[in-house]
Amino acid sequence: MVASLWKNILLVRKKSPLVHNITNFVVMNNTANALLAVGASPIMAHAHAEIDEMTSLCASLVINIGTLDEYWVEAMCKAAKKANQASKPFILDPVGAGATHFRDSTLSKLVDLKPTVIRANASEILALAKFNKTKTKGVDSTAHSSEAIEAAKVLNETFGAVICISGETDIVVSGERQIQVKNGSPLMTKVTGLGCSATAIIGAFIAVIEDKTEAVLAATALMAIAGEIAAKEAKGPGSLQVLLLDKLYNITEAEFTQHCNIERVS
Ligand SMILES: Nc1ncnc2c1ncn2[C@@H]1O[C@H](COP(=O)(O)OP(=O)(O)O)[C@@H](O)[C@H]1O
Ligand SMILES: Cc1ncsc1CCOP(=O)(O)O
Ligand SMILES: [Mg+2]
Repeated sequence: MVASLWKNILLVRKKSPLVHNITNFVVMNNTANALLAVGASPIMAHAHAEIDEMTSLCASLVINIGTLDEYWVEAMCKAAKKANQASKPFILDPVGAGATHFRDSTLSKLVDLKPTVIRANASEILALAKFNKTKTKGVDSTAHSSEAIEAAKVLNETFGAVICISGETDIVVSGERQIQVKNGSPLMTKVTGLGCSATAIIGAFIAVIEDKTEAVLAATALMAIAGEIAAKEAKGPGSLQVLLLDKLYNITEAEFTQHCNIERVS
């Protein structure tokens, strides 16, 4: 399995897909840099006047609701519809799901537009599946990814999307398949936008890899393993950010293989 994941990483570097991002103001720079580091090509665009052309031009679409407003929501829905028409994959990051009614009503519209993949932390997955009993904290998770597996299965069955729950263990849920990636570092939660970067990287992988579950798994493993290696050298969140970008760019097959800690649960 590790060898085929590595092949996928090389394929992204070789094909360098153009990824259309409608994402939040906090992470635009981090995610564009993360996409470049893995070998993809980012473009951030949300103007209504160019959505149709941009979605047609790009190999995949990433929608992230981190700093949404009405104009952006319209852009997101327009882009998702165009992606569906053009049979382009579309990835959803439901940042802050459950925090406000505006986020939740926007997410209802977006999930109905059939995202190919949904990647989020456990609190967001629980909120999206309406499993949460209390209000979420905001953009950070208050739950372990294992607590959101049932919610992820419901989302997968209802909307057909491959689900990736991130956290200490990243869990990919796709039909009967459940695969766990036990890499990463707790220091990664101290840098804003690493979940958003993981989502954007999934956007790059899904653009060039036919098997959707493999694509999500390879992207998720790359992010977590690069983060784990970078965190060993980092002195804190600031240096982690820089070292992670470098590791996404220069990770070798030996490093990837040595660190890869993936378990297929079903
Ligand atoms: N406690 C942890 N231990 C190891 N890796 C983690 C931990 N929490 C998050 N990560 C890693 O950080 C990245 C972002 O995940 P996460 O923090 O859950 O997303 P978000 O920023 O959307 O809340 C993922 O690659 C994940 O593997
Ligand atoms: C802090 C913040 N506020 C709105 S979007 C955002 C970034 C969230 O990024 P991530 O979920 O990747 O940590
Ligand atoms: Mg997030």
